[in-house]
Amino acid sequence: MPKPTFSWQHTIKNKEKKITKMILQDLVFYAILFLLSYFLLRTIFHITLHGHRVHLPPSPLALPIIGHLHLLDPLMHQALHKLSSRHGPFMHLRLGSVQSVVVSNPEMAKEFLKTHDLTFSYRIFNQAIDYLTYNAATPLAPYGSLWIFIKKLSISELLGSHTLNKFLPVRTQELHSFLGLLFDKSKSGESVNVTKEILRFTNNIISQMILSSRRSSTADEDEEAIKLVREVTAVFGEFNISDFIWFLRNWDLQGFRKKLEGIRGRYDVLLEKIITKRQEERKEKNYRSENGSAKDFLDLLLDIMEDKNSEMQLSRDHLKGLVMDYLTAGTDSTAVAIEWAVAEMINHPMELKKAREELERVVGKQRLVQESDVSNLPYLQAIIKETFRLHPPIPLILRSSIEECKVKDYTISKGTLLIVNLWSIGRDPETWKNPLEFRPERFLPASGNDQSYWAGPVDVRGQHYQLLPFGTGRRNCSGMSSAMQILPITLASMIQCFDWKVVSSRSSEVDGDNAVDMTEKPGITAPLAHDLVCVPIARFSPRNASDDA
Ligand code: HEM
Repeated sequence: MPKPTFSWQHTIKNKEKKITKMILQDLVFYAILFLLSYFLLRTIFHITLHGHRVHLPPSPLALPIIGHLHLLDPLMHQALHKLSSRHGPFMHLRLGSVQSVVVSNPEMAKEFLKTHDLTFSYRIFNQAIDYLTYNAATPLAPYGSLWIFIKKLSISELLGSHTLNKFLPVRTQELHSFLGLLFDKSKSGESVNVTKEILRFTNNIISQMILSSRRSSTADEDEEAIKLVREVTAVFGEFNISDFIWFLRNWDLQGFRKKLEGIRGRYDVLLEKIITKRQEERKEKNYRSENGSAKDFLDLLLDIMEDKNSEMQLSRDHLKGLVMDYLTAGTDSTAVAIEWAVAEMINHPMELKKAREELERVVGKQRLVQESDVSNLPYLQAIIKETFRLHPPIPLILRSSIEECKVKDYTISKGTLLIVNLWSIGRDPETWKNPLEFRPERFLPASGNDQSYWAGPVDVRGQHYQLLPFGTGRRNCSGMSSAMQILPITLASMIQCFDWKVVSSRSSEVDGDNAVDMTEKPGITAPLAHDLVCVPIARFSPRNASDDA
């Protein structure tokens, strides 16, 4: 017998159907309204305040509010590289509320960084840079009188050729103690965290240049200092939604602000200790005569801070920002470059062999390579250029425009974020033959045309837009000469003195081949994702040629 159906059940079901239909209709209506307003707003966005239509470079389809943010990932340079291979070497992206242009070939890099150098002479300001550099009281300050003062001071007193020559004995001594440590480990067959030791080495050099001493008095402080350098460069490159969506500016949805407070708090303890100690020493009567007559960079900064008639008034925050910035910049990028070069050497035994043959020809087998040998080692220099091409330690140059300008008939508005993707330029198939292969030969004059599409020598100092590891123009890297004194000699002596047995590399298949896993870690610098841990195998004693290597 069929079950009886109740008419009230039927009525309710019908009503439910009607309501669902109405809701669906509403949803469709609002979706259409939303899309229409979105496209309308998009069109309005393209019109400037002056009323003319703004012609923007090519761009992927943007989403409402977030624009193109969803297309990025933590390894920003790689995500942008993928996008530019689809949309071209000059691309417009809307990152939330921030208008940006992304440049990924030498021609466009030259257009922005040379032709429009002054227009793009501002740095970006995000919460991390602002907060960690004590409100940009550093070389990262906006282009203006403070920045000019700091740049001049740093070139005349810290990073110029006169000061760098003065610090040759310091560099040599630090290099010998770094190599000595590796040599001791090789004798006992122990592994070394090469990444950490390189960081300690570069940090010791820059600390001595700024503070006349290795920074830390205890091993724990030393460890903390190295950790902080890496944390700062990592957080500088971290994505913070509040920097991009204007109405989230005062929110801390990701706990980012908290993280910054933690890092700055710890750095502040170190900086306060250094500055207070120096101020106390300066009060002691015989400080200068006991410490020799030369003032170091910290003394100069303190002199300026204490001088009420100084051309520029520096506060204690300026001092802390400056010391922090030079310690961080002077430690990390150089260490990252050395680490990549060593990793490439381990992964390319043929090139390693050629570098050794060159060293033996030029330096012989009796002595350790010296800074003065570097100019006679073209293959070593080619290895460094090839490392910079594939692994620029700072993969993205970030600037911001101070006024509207026209580039290739496109209108670039004031405040646009410029991203020059050095990582992508190094892989540009229009510029480099076999761009993904590690071939130092492409930089040797004899085979230049065979390996690249340009003729003539290429250097790294900002004149050749296909290779800009230090940037270019008025905001190029202040520490370029310092880095180029440390990097070649360190790599040369590591090649001369040791072979390397790779102990830890993340994936097991590369372990067996004694190869380094070349995955990158996100951040403003792009180091190896996993610390390079190796057992050094001595082939030449760094202490003395007659030592028991
Ligand atoms: C291999 C090592 C290094 C590399 C690859 C490197 C790379 C860079 C790059 C790409 C920039 C941005 C340039 C631009 O916008 O055009 C920069 C800026 C800067 N670098 Fe370096 N750097 C290195 C070492 C150093 C060292 C050793 C120091 C200091 C001791 C230093 C201090 C700075 C400073 C202060 C700036 C900011 C300049 C400004 O905004 O005016 N760098 N660096």
